[in-house]
Amino acid sequence: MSKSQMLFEAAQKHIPGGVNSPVRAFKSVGGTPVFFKAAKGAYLTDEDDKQYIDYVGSWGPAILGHAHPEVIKTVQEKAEFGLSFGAPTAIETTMADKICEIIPSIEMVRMVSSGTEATMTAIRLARGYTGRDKIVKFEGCYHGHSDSLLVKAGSGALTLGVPSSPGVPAALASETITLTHNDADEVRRVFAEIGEQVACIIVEPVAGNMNCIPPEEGFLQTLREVCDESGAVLIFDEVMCGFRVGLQGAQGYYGVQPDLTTYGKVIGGGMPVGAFGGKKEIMSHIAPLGPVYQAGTLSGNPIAMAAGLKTLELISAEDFFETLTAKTTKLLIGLQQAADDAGIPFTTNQVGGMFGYFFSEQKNISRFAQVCQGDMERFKKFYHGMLNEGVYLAPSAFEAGFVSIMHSDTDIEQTINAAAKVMKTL
Ligand SMILES: N[C@H](C=O)CCC(=O)O
Repeated sequence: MSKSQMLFEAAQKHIPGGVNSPVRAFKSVGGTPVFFKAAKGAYLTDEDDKQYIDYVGSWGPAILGHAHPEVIKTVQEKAEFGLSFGAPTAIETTMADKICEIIPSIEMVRMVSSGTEATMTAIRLARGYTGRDKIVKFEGCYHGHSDSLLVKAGSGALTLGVPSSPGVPAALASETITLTHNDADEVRRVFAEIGEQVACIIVEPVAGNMNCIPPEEGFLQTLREVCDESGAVLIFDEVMCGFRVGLQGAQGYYGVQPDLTTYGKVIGGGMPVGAFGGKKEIMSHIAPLGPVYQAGTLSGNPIAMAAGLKTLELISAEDFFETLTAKTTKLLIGLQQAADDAGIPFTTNQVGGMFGYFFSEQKNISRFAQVCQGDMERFKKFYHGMLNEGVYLAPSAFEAGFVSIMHSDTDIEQTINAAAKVMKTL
């Protein structure tokens, strides 16, 4: 029995399902989740001392690779001064200034402790600001696990087959209108009918919770237009793609400015962090400036701010995103070649350092329905084959993959060689 098997058995006694977040449980790929004890650069080491090339990167934050020496040093130094104050600290202002300097659409920003908190509060703020209750989201997009947003959601909810969770009051769910992602015509039709009742549209501008799905040409622009016409607030959930597909995230990449943006992952440098920010006119409605309430004991935690600021500094280096994008492209060209050589129907998506792969006859996958049509049995076999070869990928066909700046050419070539071997067994 491996140590992971023993640890998983032990974990199930007091932790529901043995995990503290469902997508970790390997439910859709089967088998035992790997328990890790260390991470450095592009690698993970499991409890049995096996090393893996990692393309999960803690679900995105590890853009600099794991345990980057400068981030670790900053965290250690900051920790000497105390872990939490529950009172204002200078570094929170430094972080707010930094975000506003990098992201033109953000005039004010509030730090929280997770992406879920950020999106949940952005929704409340949009409702408070507009005085409207209905919200629009898209099937397959995941915006954390707050009640209003767990309706036809992606990520672990979809992986486990419960995209609309029990426990969400029907009355609340009925205020969430779920539309087809990337269908601009449907958005226009719905807004022509009820646009004036809608508080906000929330969208992952690059959807990373139903694999990796970029916006179709004009989709984000349509969202901007219908929000301008109806007075609804446009929220970009950039928890995953923010500071990942480019320094200015998806809004910089596609040139569409939202009213509010939510963040997490990269801005915490691996620590638990979230943020929401945007137009001053809207953000002024947040307490204590305005009446819309939001709070958090650990919000703006100094250690998390230090890790995040150091990460933002390092990813702001010239050519950082060009290099990250080139590494990701090299990986995907290699995977495609490996599949083609083995005669396996396969295609990939990429936006900057974020990627997806599909066992599918179709190309240019841009719709949720197409993702669901992928060959899930092949995905599972490929997943376990790669795991066996020492490559750690997301254990779900509904999650994006992430490359870090520490993935070397050798790591990527090793990954492609592993894929070539595994593809032949499918
Ligand atoms: N897609 C999720 C996060 O972005 C996966 C991580 C989790 O739910 O534990």
